[in-house]
Amino acid sequence: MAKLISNYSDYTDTEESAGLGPIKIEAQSLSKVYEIDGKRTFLALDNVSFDIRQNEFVSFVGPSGCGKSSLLRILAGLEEFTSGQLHISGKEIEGPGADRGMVFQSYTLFPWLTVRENIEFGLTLKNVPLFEKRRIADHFMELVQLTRFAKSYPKELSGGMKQRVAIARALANNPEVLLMDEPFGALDPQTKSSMQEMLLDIYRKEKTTVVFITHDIEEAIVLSERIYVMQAHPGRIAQVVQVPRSLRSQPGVRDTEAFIQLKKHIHALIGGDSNH
Ligand SMILES: Nc1ncnc2c1ncn2[C@@H]1O[C@H](COP(=O)(O)OP(=O)(O)OP(=O)(O)O)[C@@H](O)[C@H]1O
Repeated sequence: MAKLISNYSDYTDTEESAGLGPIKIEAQSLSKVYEIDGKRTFLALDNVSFDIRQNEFVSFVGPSGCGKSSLLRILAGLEEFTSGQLHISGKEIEGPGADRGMVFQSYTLFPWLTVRENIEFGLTLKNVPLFEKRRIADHFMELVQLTRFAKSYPKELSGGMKQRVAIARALANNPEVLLMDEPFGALDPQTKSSMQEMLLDIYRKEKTTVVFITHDIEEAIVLSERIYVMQAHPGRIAQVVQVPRSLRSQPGVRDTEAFIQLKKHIHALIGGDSNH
């Protein structure tokens, strides 16, 4: 378990990489420059390169302002990048697409729709036949343990439950990639921890590719196969860290020496400017 403490980035293990498919997302030398007031410019992402394999759970962790959200918005096709190359399934991104599902930190449910209707929303737009729509919604409501709340409205749900609906809604559209921007950032620690467990369970069952943005180092470690550690000013990747399977979401793992060491390692890479 502790064999990689000296150098996480060199860690390779055939068992660790088993089950992963070909490269799904590939970014080469991505940069993002924002124009401010039409005069000044701001370099938010500087020469960022990474790859994410099919069925892989990858996190980007870094301090506020390192460009995490910009990067995710670029992947979602909601933001253009300034230079570099970005391919998903070998194709250039041309705006948002059904191949990518998004879950944001802020709750984005439709308040006038029930849990079931929220989850079915994308399927309704696609004119999926009623029987099929019900079957898919039933499956994902069960997966996020909200079957009992099918007829509830968002205002009747806790923050964690709303995010479970948002995850179910994203997955119901059968995306190839799930893009998550600090989805548990607004939740209390206990709810956050149980949401992380649930997400891992869903990830394992649905075998989806997940890109997860967080500034919480512990969260990145328990969830991810690999972590791209970012630094700010300008936003760039400091190192990619392979997380040993033994550190991912095991009961009590956060108190182990190996976990604490990896956390310190990432914290030092970030430059100690993180909230954790
Ligand atoms: N539309 C914009 N116009 C100008 N600057 C922007 C714009 N969006 C983001 N920025 C700047 O780019 C940098 C990166 O922002 P981004 O939101 O991607 O970072 P982040 O790592 O997600 O931060 P946080 O964790 O605080 O959300 C920040 O300095 C931010 O002020």
